[in-house]
Amino acid sequence: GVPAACPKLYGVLPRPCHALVLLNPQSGSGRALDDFQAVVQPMLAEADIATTVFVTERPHHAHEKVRDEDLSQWDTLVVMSGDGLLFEVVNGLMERPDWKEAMKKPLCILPGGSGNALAASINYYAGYDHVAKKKLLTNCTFILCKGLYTQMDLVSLSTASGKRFFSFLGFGWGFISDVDIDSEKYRWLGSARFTLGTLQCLAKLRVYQGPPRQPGPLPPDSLLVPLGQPVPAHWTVVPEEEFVLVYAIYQSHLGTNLLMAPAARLHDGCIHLFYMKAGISRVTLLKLFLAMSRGTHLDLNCPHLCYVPVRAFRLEPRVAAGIMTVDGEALACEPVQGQVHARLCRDGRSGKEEHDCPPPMASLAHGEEPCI
Ligand SMILES: Nc1ncnc2c1ncn2[C@@H]1O[C@H](COP(=O)(O)OP(=O)(O)OP(=O)(O)O)[C@@H](O)[C@H]1O
Repeated sequence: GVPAACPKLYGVLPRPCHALVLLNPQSGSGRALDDFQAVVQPMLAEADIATTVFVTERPHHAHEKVRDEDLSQWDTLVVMSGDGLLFEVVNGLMERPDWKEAMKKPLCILPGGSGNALAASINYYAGYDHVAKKKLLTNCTFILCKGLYTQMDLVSLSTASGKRFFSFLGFGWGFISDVDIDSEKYRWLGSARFTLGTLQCLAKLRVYQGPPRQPGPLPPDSLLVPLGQPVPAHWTVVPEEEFVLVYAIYQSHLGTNLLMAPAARLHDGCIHLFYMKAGISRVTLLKLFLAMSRGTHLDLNCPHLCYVPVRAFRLEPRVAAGIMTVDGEALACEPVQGQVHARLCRDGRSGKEEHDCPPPMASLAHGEEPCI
């Protein structure tokens, strides 16, 4: 049942429940459909959750499906894939004229990809032990069976060329994004691809130049000015220097084995901004990444690694070099800014009450209506 201490934090799926499952058969090591049939379906059947499976045939297929779908027939949208397919689903829903209503539909992620950062984060928020692969899938399916769902922050990202994205996981530039994208060719390795990719990128460490960002507390609306204008005077500006990486993450995990922001929660109203200045040795960088598997990298007090929780940020690369990523998907390198659209802002609950409550016990999260 719903925890008595804070009943308003959770919604509950009806029973019987009808779920539309969007499944990418190519994600991760290509076993998503088999795993769904063998592991997920029997558990959902016992929980009285009926499923209709939509197998994606190409990129953008899920985006179009949820953009045009009559959502009233579904109690929840379940995404069985990596984070990339959920990114399509969130942005497809945001393209609908009725996006305010559409974004109230509970969303669920079941790990079928190679990164599975949101699934790993939800497993962590729920208080489960760190697990991967089939065990992570079983935990996330179990959370869906319980049927509790809660809200999630989204970050609105805009680029200098006029693109706009709604992001649930993170924005990155430099080292980590290189690993994410350069290692695509190793997707058959599953999550090991990130380990291999990290080692490869370490071998040819690149340095990026640019000035980023700012922190809060900031007013709940109009945090951003157009990218052509200077940031407001009260923003903190990190002077132009060379960066190895910039990563703005809003969930705890960057990958199944990367606990980058241990303090992050689904709706903490925060962007957890990390940046790493150039001059760091490869050995230290490797030590930081190894520590990140346990979430202890900040304890190393590395002077090159900076961490600031913020509500908005801007990144202005001096030259268009390197890969940028949004929720693991590649972007051309250009000036980008973003601000969090947090449930807490609208809800009026204090952060303290929020943290006094147990962490969400549901992988079902519906984003609040972002205040655009
Ligand atoms: N049938 C398909 N064939 C090829 N690509 C697809 C198909 N369906 C979806 N895609 C695309 O594949 C991309 C990656 O998918 P997804 O995120 O599910 O897997 P992944 O890359 O293994 O996982 P992760 O994001 O965790 O690394 C999605 O952005 C989507 O556009």
